[in-house]
Amino acid sequence: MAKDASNGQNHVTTKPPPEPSPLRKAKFFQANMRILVTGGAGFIGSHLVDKLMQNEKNEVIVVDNYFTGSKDNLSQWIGHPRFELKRHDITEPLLIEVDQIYHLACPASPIFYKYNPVKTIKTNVIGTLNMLGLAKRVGARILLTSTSEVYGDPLVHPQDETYWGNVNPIGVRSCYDEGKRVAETLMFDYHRQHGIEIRIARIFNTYGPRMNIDDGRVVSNFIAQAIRDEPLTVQLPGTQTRSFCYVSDMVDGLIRLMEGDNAGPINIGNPGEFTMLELAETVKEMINPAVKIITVENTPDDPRQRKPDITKAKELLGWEPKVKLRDGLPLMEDDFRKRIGIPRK
Ligand SMILES: NC(=O)c1ccc[n+]([C@@H]2O[C@H](COP(=O)([O-])OP(=O)(O)OC[C@H]3O[C@@H](n4cnc5c(N)ncnc54)[C@H](O)[C@@H]3O)[C@@H](O)[C@H]2O)c1
Ligand SMILES: O=C(O)[C@H]1O[C@H](OP(=O)(O)OP(=O)(O)OC[C@H]2O[C@@H](n3ccc(=O)[nH]c3=O)[C@H](O)[C@@H]2O)[C@H](O)[C@@H](O)[C@@H]1O
Repeated sequence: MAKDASNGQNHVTTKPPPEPSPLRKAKFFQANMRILVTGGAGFIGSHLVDKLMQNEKNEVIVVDNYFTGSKDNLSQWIGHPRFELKRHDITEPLLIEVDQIYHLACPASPIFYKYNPVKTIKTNVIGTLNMLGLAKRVGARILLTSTSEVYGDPLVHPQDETYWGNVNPIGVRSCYDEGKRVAETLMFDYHRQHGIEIRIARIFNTYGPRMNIDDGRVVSNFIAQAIRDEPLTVQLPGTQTRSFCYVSDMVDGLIRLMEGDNAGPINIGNPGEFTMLELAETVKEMINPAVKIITVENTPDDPRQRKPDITKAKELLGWEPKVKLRDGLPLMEDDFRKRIGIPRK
């Protein structure tokens, strides 16, 4: 039975999971683990695919609608015999035979999830329902990439998994944060009602190579601005904080969660906390000391502070992040310089 890391209450069930097809247990059936990654053409998804493909026993299937992701992120795997890429929108049902589902599909940058909020809600609710229906039919284990945004503008600091959050249900971010909260609810309801094996990761701000250059998230904005000699745009007040996790640490945490026996939710993030002004100063110092830092208007409901309590991840997954911000930024800078076409001076 999966254990529950949420808040000491027992939300998990002893109901047995649905049986996979009889062939999966047959002695001479090919033994590969068939893994579906929704949103696998995106930033975190493509790094996860890279890691999963390193294991020769894995067959990886990506479905993506390319709203914020790109085939370029997966170009090294296209044509590989253990890899399949399918253009598919998860708000439509998907019929496929798999053993595990990493469910990442959802625009993650505030600019993109607010662009078509109704679609964002559909992706989180109908998309997650579709993936849970698939998990139920084929007896697959499913992992949802939820978010620290379920804590909203948190009144508890740092945030642990027992905190229920402080979320505006009718704001411009609600399509995403309430959407993910419903997705978590659906995961637990399918678990209790149908015995589905679930895993929920609450991801905190993650950065690294392959983020969209004009993604709009703060680390990608500052790095692109510093490379292009443009002012770094700190949104007011600049004292708001975030904690940034390098993508290889994130992928390691997600795989440990999937392979372990805890349903979660479990925070996965780097507890190193920075104000946005500190982040801008760090990027300026490391990438372009000549660049200006300016302040600009913020957007509504921007969380004022965010830092994960990762006690559960340490205890239950044996996981903690290894890459410090100052070590991760140059790796991302290299990738951005290549794609923007401006080499180091
Ligand atoms: N990066 C972060 O800091 C962060 C933090 C918390 C949670 N997350 C979660 O992790 C996941 C991946 O985030 P990311 O940063 O890689 O974002 P991303 O935007 O790079 O990737 C999301 C992928 O999902 C695809 N997608 C979106 N809607 C879809 C739909 N309806 N059908 C099929 N594909 C669809 C996009 O095209 C893209 O390839 C998301 O679920 C996000 O909510 C990310
Ligand atoms: O970790 C999470 O759970 C969430 O984090 C981010 O949301 P957010 O923290 O708002 O991300 P950014 O858009 O990168 O903003 C971070 C901070 O930087 C500030 N910012 C952003 C952009 C910019 O140019 N300048 C700037 O100061 C914002 O005001 C905000 O305070 C992600 O985009 C979500 O997908 C994710 O779920």
